[in-house]
Amino acid sequence: MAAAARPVDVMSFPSCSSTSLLLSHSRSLPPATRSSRLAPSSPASSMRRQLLVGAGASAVAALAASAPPALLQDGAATLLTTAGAYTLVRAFDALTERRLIEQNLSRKIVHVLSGFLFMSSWPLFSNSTQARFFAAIVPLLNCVRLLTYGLRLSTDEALVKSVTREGKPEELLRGPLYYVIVLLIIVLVFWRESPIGIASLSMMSGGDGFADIVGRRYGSLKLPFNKKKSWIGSISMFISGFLLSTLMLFYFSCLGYFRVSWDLAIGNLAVVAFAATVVECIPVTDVVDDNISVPLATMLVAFLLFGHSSH
Ligand SMILES: Nc1ccn([C@@H]2O[C@H](COP(=O)(O)OP(=O)(O)OP(=O)(O)O)[C@@H](O)[C@H]2O)c(=O)n1
Ligand SMILES: C/C(=C\CO)CCC[C@H](C)CCC[C@H](C)CCCC(C)C
Repeated sequence: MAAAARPVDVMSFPSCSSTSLLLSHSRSLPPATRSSRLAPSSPASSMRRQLLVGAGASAVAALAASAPPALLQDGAATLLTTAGAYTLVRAFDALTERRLIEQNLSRKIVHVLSGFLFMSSWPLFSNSTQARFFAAIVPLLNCVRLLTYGLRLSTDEALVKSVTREGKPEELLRGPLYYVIVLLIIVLVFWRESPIGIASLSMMSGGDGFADIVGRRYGSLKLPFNKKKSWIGSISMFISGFLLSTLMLFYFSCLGYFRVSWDLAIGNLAVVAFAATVVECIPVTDVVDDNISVPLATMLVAFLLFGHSSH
């Protein structure tokens, strides 16, 4: 039986005092060191610049000293996770650009890693009530990003190349946008205290992602009722979705976010994974995108099985 459910602050960022210490350290650098990083200038303007830098650092230090640790922690976690999302897309753009990975595989690996890494980052956020809203900023920013480039209000070749099938910006407004909206909903509605959100995100990212990766390559034996899908793809979805759901449930229960009765949970997760796999392979996904139908089906079945009881 996992530890009693008590949120655990798994990571505390430097306290305000050490943050201000870091900032005050930069003020204590000898003027020559600081000014050598700037273009050569007259003594007067160099003095003005040093005063401005000092004043800015003091303002930041004062702000940091007054902000509660949880706010600092959530702000830092949001920045870190946002940077992680940007880096992930850029990395797969570079791989695709160099033809080290084909576009469809790049898209699906980003599909799998985005959900998994985002979920894994949740313990970086504090245990305060505002934490989930900070975490929600990350998918929200990516919603805005996908809308901006999908509507051609601006261009981002890297994003288009790493997350679309055919390299058309308007593709961003379908699968990727639905995916990120689902992430936003899961964070706001379920967060890290419920296996329902964890299972839904696992089935959408890990399950559906591997169904495509494996099915597209080895799926010669098609399903009798859906020639676009294969047995190996569906089996891969069930196995990968079940394993990722179990792994993430173990991860969050070990960190103390909820208790899990594993004798019940394993069976429940298997039923949830089976239901999501059935939904994914029936032709309904021609009408409703997998990134909507799979998490919705998972949420419904997981709610019926896990409900609000101890898990
Ligand atoms: N159960 C499954 C699921 C997918 N596939 C393979 O993976 C491809 C893409 O699967 P799908 O989930 O339909 O991907 P889409 O959602 O259409 O693609 P995307 O997510 O990129 O929009 C299918 O054509 C098929 O070759 C499979 O064989 N069996
Ligand atoms: C290709 C995708 C779906 C199509 O089936 C996934 C699109 C992913 C988005 C472009 C980026 C989403 C980033 C997440 C909101 C946060 C990830 C953070 C993590 C630390 C990398």
